[in-house]
Amino acid sequence: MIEYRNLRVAVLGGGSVGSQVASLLLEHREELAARAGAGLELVGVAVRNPDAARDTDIPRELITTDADALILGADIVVELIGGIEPARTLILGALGSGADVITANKAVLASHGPELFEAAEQVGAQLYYEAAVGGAIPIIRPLRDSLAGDRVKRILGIVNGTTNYILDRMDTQGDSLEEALAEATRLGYAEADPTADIEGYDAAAKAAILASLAFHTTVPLDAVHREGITALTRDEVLSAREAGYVVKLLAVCERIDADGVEGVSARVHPALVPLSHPLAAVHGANNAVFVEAEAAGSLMFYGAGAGGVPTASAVLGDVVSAARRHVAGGPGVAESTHANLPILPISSATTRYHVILEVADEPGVLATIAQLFSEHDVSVEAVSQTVPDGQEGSRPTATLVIVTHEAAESALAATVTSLAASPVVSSVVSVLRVEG
Ligand SMILES: NC(=O)c1ccc[n+]([C@@H]2O[C@H](COP(=O)([O-])OP(=O)(O)OC[C@H]3O[C@@H](n4cnc5c(N)ncnc54)[C@H](O)[C@@H]3O)[C@@H](O)[C@H]2O)c1
Ligand SMILES: N[C@@H](CCO)C(=O)O
Ligand code: NA
Repeated sequence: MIEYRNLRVAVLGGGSVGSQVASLLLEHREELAARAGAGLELVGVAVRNPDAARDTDIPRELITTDADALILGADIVVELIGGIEPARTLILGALGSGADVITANKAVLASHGPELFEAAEQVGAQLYYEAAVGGAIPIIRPLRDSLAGDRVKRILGIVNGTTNYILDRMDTQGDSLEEALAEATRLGYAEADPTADIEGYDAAAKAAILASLAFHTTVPLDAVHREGITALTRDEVLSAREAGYVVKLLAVCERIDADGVEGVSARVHPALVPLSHPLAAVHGANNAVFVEAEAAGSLMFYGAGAGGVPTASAVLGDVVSAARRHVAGGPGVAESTHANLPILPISSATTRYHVILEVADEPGVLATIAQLFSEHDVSVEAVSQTVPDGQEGSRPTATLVIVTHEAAESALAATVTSLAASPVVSSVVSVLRVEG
């Protein structure tokens, strides 16, 4: 039997992900040791309430409420508490003591990443975070390592399982947002506060992490434009389908040229994706990250983006990587932010738009509306009109669906303002971006 050096692993948090990580570390102990080249000894699981019900059986003697004491003497610390504090302080404490840290916590990375990476670099430790974006899907390593020799142009990501699950149920089963959210929470996909999911904060944190990695630039969370899914109606989802699209909450990270200045833009919002695009086939709580790179072309990374067991897979991959690094010796690899491109506001982005208007059904209306688009330099690609049957009252209305060619956000925003003020427009029913 091979004698391995022993590495002490401390797990902080015993919830959906932490309980699975602890159990898998115990269950696959020998196999993991053979892969890592070192024994991985689970020295404890720090929890808030030792008597809380858990998804797996963790031996009682491993459970503690003293996270600080557990960190002391650990070689590898796995942070699965979530949120900013005490996660941030515990991660800094662990790095300060020379431990490698593994986290699934996108919130703390997106808001305090530079501070945490700097703390790791100071002591030659490494911070691993594969589980923080796309759950089980390998996406951090591919961006960091496999694509390190290429130039990423754009990333379109479905990076929040809860909202994808909700939109999919609204689209395919006619659920309301509330019904679908309750089910996503029961299945362990949603954050402790699901506002983070449905208002796009979780996806924005992941967008900041992806954009930073892809463009070798620190992209702060507050530079990510964010819109959630709470204002979306079932009618918008259905009308998108009729027009050949599906509605997805997308994280769009791109390298853009604004008046000769190369910069980075990151935004999260609902968008229409053509049914023929690979992202349209991402159902349930699955995630997918579609990467467009100069030499590699288009790549798609797809799989389980949430759930305790799949996420534990990504965490354990990082544990094995950290153990191998300990065995090999030498300092960790610092984050690459050498490009430090300027971060451009959403007004610099360009995309296509799908606009639904309720208008007066009278001669000349179409010409007036076409004129408003053209005045703002927004070119129309397609228009369709439906007139409801059996209208009563003096002023009949029609519904116009307009799809534009690529246009600047600022130009579209000005067009919408003019449309809303126009006497021939009864209401601007919906404005959604079209991506992919
Ligand atoms: N659940 C998923 O599908 C998923 C997927 C990817 C990433 N993540 C991330 O993984 C992390 C953990 O998520 P989760 O779903 O397991 O959350 P969870 O709420 O199920 O578990 C968090 C646990 O931390 C414990 N905790 C809170 N404060 C603590 C403290 N001071 N000391 C010790 N323990 C404390 C809580 O009691 C709870 O058991 C989060 O950062 C989350 O964003 C989760
Ligand atoms: N709440 C998150 C968990 C995975 O990060 C989601 O729904 O995707
Ligand atoms: Na991942």
